[in-house]
Amino acid sequence: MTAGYAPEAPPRSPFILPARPEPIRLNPAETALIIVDMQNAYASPGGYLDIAGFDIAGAAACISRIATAADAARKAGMPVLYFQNGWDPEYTEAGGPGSPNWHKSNALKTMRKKPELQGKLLAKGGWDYALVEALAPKPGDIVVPKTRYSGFFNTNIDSLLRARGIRNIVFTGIATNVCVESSLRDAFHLEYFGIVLEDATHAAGPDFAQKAALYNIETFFGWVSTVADFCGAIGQRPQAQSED
Ligand SMILES: C/C(=C/NC(N)=O)C(=O)O
Repeated sequence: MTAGYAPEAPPRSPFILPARPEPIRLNPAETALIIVDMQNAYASPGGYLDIAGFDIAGAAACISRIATAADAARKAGMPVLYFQNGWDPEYTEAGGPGSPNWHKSNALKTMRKKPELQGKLLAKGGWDYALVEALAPKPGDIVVPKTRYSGFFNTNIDSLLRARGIRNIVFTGIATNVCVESSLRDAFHLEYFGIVLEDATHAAGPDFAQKAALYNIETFFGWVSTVADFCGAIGQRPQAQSED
């Protein structure tokens, strides 16, 4: 059996999350955890990022830390939502040459270079688009499909969160510097308090991309914390390893 986090009494009242640039007070009833784009495309060998030449070595550790944070959030009664990025298999939703997405998406560029991949990368219904098995949604979780980097653009996420009284969003997922940061920035402009769990994220690009994204977030848009601090703050203590 793997190590996990055992529930103590879920906090009914606000708790203090250790974070940079300063600790942040969160009410669990007003806090959701979002898992950004944990699809084979971004986190599995042979997926889009890997094929396009990005280093995904950190993705495996990221998957298990997200699982830990999500379990802790569920046990504390916080909604867990997933973003899932991609387009219809004909790529109509991706936009044509009239869309900057057509020019900047490395998935679309990779497929133009390697036509044998057409219909495979980030195409709805395919393996690349699917969420990684280890992070399969649990009953009550919500999956929000999206077609651009920000999960707040052209989706129903804002309504879903507002209907549940959510004011604070804990972000995890890949990639820190693209879809995580884009979503957290848009959330900021919609008056949500955004926190990223840095060890439950991974960047697309060199290490400086991860550092720059976290710098931007902690300096301008939100707060940066860790999975252990999140689990500790919401009253989940590490569970002892057992052999069964
Ligand atoms: C590079 C990239 C990142 N996506 C993300 N989920 O952050 C892409 O979608 O092309």
